Amino acid sequence: MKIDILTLFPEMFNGPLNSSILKKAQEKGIITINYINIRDFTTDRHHQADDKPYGGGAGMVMKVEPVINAYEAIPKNNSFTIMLSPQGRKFNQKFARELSRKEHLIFICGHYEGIDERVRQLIVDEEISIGDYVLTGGEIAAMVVIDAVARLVPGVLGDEVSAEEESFSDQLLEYPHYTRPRNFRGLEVPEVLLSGNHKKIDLWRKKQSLLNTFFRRRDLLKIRGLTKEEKILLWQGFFELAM
Ligand SMILES: c1cc(-c2cnc[nH]2)ccn1
Repeated sequence: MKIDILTLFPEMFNGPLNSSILKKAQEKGIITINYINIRDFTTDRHHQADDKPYGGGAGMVMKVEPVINAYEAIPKNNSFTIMLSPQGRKFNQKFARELSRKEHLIFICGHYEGIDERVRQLIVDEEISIGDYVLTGGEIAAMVVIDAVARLVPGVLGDEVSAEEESFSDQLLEYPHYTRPRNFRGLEVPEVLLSGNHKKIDLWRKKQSLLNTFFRRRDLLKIRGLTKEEKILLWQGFFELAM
């Protein structure tokens, strides 16, 4: 997967996208990430990337020309152009999976009060919101989307199963995880996880996921629904909690 990021602040991406899993994915050549500084495509001697809004009002608006010039300089092949904005389609795991199948993603990160509307009209395929709040710009939102999408690209995690097992796969929250020591300040690892009985362990994990989702995100259960077996498992979980 090729990712191009159009931004006025490329340095903001240094930490999150050049560490850990994403760093390894780039070293393996599974993902390439390019940072394009919009300011490099300004046309005036002051390198002006923003200007006062027509119609007056507070703040500045990102100019259309530098963004379009930067965009047109990017080699494209099956490209999909995303603008990060509070008005966008709400980002979730299902959307991340859809985007992880794209060959080439181009992210446009706005700043200031916003971006000239003609950017949207000319080059944006989809606007994405990561939540109902206003950030200082699109950069942090782009990092969230890139992190969630990149980890789903085959070969990035190296262990396809964990991408599937994570929260929101099968639309359930995760089960609790444990590792050594068996006892930490009196808190024991559940016996079933030490049993080596993988059928029992899988059943315990599914029950925990169902209970977790029921108590924390009942809305997800309402959307997803439950099979007869899952309902039985959930009721068993309630009963065990009540004991
Ligand atoms: C995506 C982008 C944004 C945002 C972009 N610029 C200011 N806020 C907020 C939420 N999700």
